Amino acid sequence: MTRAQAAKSSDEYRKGATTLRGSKVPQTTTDQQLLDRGQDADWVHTDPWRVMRIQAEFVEGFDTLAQLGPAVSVFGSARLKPDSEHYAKAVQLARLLVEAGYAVITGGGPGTMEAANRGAREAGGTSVGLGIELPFEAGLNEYVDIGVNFRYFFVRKTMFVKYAEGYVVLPGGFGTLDELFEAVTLAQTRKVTSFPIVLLGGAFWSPMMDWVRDSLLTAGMVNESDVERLTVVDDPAEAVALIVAGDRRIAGGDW
Ligand SMILES: C/C(=C\CNc1ncnc2c1ncn2[C@@H]1O[C@H](COP(=O)(O)O)[C@@H](O)[C@H]1O)CO
Repeated sequence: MTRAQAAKSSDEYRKGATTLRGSKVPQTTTDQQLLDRGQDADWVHTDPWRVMRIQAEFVEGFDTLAQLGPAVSVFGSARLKPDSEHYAKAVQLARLLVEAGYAVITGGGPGTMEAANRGAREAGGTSVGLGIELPFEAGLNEYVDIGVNFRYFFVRKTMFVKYAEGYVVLPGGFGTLDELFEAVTLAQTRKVTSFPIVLLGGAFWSPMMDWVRDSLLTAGMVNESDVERLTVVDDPAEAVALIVAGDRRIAGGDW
């Protein structure tokens, strides 16, 4: 078909601010393309599409948590059983946090997360679980009242920091250490306004703090002020008092 024939046979087509005529008139509309079933679905595994999913996760997280109010993120081992002393402390800690006016945010999983969500629920507070998609995932624990499930660890971690007034970290493994040291690094590099980070469980955390002082501080790899960001306590009430005091200091511009 010649250009002249095309111009004759096709109507003018407007695509936003653009006018197309003749052979430039598309044979399908954008809506038609959207509604057509694609030939293959490989594109769902491409990075540009992943970026959309990542964006969607941020939107879900921000939408769900924006009106949460004051909250504290609680971390600790996913493997603790209800008969563990740390489980009991996490329940008690969450109860006290609720009584002090905080919502409790956890990773939404088993162990310490379940304990903290349980304490928050039992105290009549807001119990939040930010779950993560894992191959061996058990789903959100039964004590979560507001739950969001994430595919991407880094999106989920943003929520823990953004919506918390402080962190309380109970004994745990690699996951817990990762969450702890990410928070300290964010504070150290001033990527986040400094907030209280309390380590609950002296017998577990003191040897790590000794190593931090004896190795990292002695070698000049961290400063005294970096080490001072971490406070070790044994009593959940003390942990809550430190969070409240830190909150007041931040509110007063003294941090
Ligand atoms: C391994 C087990 C369960 C895995 N389920 C988890 N669900 C949610 N969040 C988790 C899970 N495992 C780790 N996390 C995150 O890391 C921290 C605990 O890790 P640790 O290595 O056990 O210390 C925790 O704060 C979560 O945010 C048990 O069946």
